[in-house]
Amino acid sequence: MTAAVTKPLVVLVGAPGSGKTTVGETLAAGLGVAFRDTDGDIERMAGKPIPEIFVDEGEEHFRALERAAVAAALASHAGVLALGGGAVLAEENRAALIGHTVVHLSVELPDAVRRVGLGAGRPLLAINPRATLKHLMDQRRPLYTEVATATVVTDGRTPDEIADEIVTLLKR
Ligand SMILES: Nc1ncnc2c1ncn2[C@@H]1O[C@H](COP(=O)(O)OP(=O)(O)OP(=O)(O)O)[C@@H](O)[C@H]1O
Ligand SMILES: O=C(O)C1=C[C@@H](O)[C@@H](O)[C@H](O)C1
Ligand SMILES: [Mg+2]
Repeated sequence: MTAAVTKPLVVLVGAPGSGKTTVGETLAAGLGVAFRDTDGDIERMAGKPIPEIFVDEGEEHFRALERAAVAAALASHAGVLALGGGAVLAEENRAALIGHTVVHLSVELPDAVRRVGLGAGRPLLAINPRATLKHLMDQRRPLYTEVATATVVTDGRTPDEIADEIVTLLKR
């Protein structure tokens, strides 16, 4: 007998401000399933908020916690899973996403900048959020595309509209 495989119904990836957490919560509530966010898992694992992990231990340490959080969540969460904006940087995480339903929430710079504001709570955007976000998005766009099984445009749309489109995609 083979063991039952637990995997997320859908994994959300995208740039900071693409709405992974916001849309993920809306989508999970609509589907009546649990929502999980690897950023939240990392904070629980570390016992402190993400900006403090960056200050106290640095980004490398944060990325190691993130790889562990992604692997654990992919293996154990059956609902909607949001990954951190930089999770796709690790080859290990991109490989782990193969075989999963992965939706890339795409966002262009103007909406992303409006949504993240001055970057509060996002250590990588603490200085010059607009330029930093542009650089991150240019670097990561091919990686989001690589792991995604579908892309949903979020610019100028509400979280409800985006969640509805994902529900439609999942029924296919
Ligand atoms: N479609 C949308 N329209 C307008 N505002 C949005 C939309 N999606 C998210 N927001 C707002 O943008 C901000 C960032 O959203 P959210 O935290 O969900 O992004 P994220 O992709 O999870 O970012 P991060 O990678 O930093 O975790 C929040 O204030 C949220 O309310
Ligand atoms: O874009 C990034 O690299 C990050 C995004 C957030 O979700 C957090 O995972 C953290 O602030 C790093
Ligand atoms: Mg988030």
